[in-house]
Parts: sequence; structure tokens; C-alpha cells
Amino acid sequence: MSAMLEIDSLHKSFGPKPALEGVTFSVMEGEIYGLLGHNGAGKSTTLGIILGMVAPDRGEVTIGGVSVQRERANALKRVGSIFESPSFYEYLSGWENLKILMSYSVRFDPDEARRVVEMVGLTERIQSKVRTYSHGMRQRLALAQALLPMPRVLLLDEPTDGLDPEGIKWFRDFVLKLRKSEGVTVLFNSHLLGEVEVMCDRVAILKAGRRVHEGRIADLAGEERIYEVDLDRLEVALPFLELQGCQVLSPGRISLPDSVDPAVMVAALVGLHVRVSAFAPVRRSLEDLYLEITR
Ligand SMILES: Nc1ncnc2c1ncn2[C@@H]1O[C@H](COP(=O)(O)OP(=O)(O)OP(=O)(O)O)[C@@H](O)[C@H]1O
Repeated sequence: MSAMLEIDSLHKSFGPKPALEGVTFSVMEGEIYGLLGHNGAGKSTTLGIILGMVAPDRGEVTIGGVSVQRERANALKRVGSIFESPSFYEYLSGWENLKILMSYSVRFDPDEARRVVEMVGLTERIQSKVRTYSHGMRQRLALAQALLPMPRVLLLDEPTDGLDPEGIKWFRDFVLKLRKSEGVTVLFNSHLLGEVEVMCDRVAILKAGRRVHEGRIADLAGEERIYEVDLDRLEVALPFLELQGCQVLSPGRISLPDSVDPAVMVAALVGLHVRVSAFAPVRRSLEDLYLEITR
């Protein structure tokens, strides 16, 4: 697999505090890649630079080997995007909106547009005025617009923001199907860690403009042994656990070193008059990792 997207050492400052400080990562062809981070971590700035809408102070992005900074139009020819909240002409139909939006970049092909509108499930309402659309329908229209250039790369800024659980599931299934049928490469940012975990192959976590983690979702479990615990007398229990080499990850979650037998640990806690209501192994989630890294 070769890299479809290469983000190389991006630096950007809007004021005295840098928004990005040397962010680097690559997204392989056909990969679904998630960009995570707290509010203000630099996710949208990164996407804006990839889309050629924000000029980096330093660094470069290449898409399919073509530099966005040096050959923007060429690099973005087969890139579809939803960036920030898409805005539409409210008093025009979804169809008229697609026609206008497409006239800025590629030629409008009605057959292709009908195919894409069908794909996103908007056929019945595409002639209705956008002001009558629900938030979910607007997102589907935004997705249709993103799909019209027949993209090899999709860049999505918070694509499920504000969607209801059904809309989120629809979006997830749609993207997974699209990758399978068309081999599209997808980079998106989101705060919905559960969604990211089921959709993405890899994630990067940004913190204050720096990439502080990159890894495969499949490797999340790692070597660590994580236990969910419910204990009383924490003033006794926690120092004891730490003395045994356990790490308290969050209230109620600890990681056990290899040398420690959980049964022996429970017996020892009981011996210290700690009531142990739960002590069960759990799979480490993306949320666990995210909280450990960004804390
Ligand atoms: N156009 C701009 N002018 C001034 N500052 C900006 C601009 N765009 C971004 N910033 C600043 O850059 C930093 C990174 O912002 P960015 O929008 O990239 O974060 P984010 O990770 O996308 O956050 P969120 O999850 O809230 O969307 C923030 O401190 C933000 O205030």
C-alpha cells in the first residue's frame, strides 16, 4: 500500500500561539484515518491546509504525490470534502445547489449527480428547497456534493456533528461501503470516539498543535491488562495497588503489570478490609487511550 496523503511537518500560527507545530502523518490508499483531539488542538487547521484553504507557515501536503501548496488545483482534482458547516442556498432545491456548487470545480454531469443523490438516499427530496431539509438531509446533500468529483480521497470535518444515532449509523455504514466498493481513502475528524473506533483503521491524536499519538485501532488492546474495579476505602486501596505496580488510569480503571495475579490482588485487598465489588478485565477502548494521552 502506498501513501495517498502525506502531511509533512505542518506549522501554522494565527497569532502568538502556534496552532500547529510540526504535524506529520500519512494516510495510505484505501485507509480510513481519524484525526482526534480536544477543541482547539488543530484538527480543522490541518484539514484546511490539506484542502489548500489555509496556507501553512511551513510544511507541505501531497495528495497522490502532488503538492497542494505548489499545484493546488491538480492535487485536489479527485478530492471531495465537507469542511466546516456546509452552507447552501436555502431557497433553491438540493439539485440546484449541487449544480451551482459543482460549477465552481468540475463539470456538472446530471447522470452522475442522479447516481450520487441516489447513493446518499436523497432522490425523493432532491427537488425540494433546502430550507425544508432536516440537519440529516443537509449532511447527505453535503456528502453528495463531496462525492460528485468522483473522489479518490474524502476529507470530512466533523461529518456526524449534530446527527441523531440513526444518522450516525447511516453515515458509518455508508463510508465503510464506499471504501469497499470504490477504494476511497478517507480522513476525518470527530469527537465521537466510539464511531471513530469502529470506522477507522488508524488514528492520530493532536494536542496543542502537535501529534502526540498515531496508531492502529487493531493494536489498541496492546499488551496492557486493564481491569475495571469497584473498591471502597480508596485511601488504602489505591496506594496499595500502586505499590504493586498497578497504574490507576481513571477512577474505576487500573492496568496490571504482567507479574501481578488478579486473584492474589483481590485476596490482598480483602485482607486490607477493602470491599471489592468488581475486579474484571476489560478491553481497552479508544476512549481509554485518548484520555490517557490527552490528560
Ligand atoms: N482563522 C483563525 N484565526 C485565528 N485563530 C485561529 C483560526 N483558525 C484556528 N485558529 C486557532 O488555532 C487553534 C486550532 O484551531 P482548530 O480549529 O484547528 O482546532 P480544532 O482541533 O479543529 O478544534 P475544534 O474541535 O473545536 O473544531 C485554536 O487555538 C484556534 O483558536
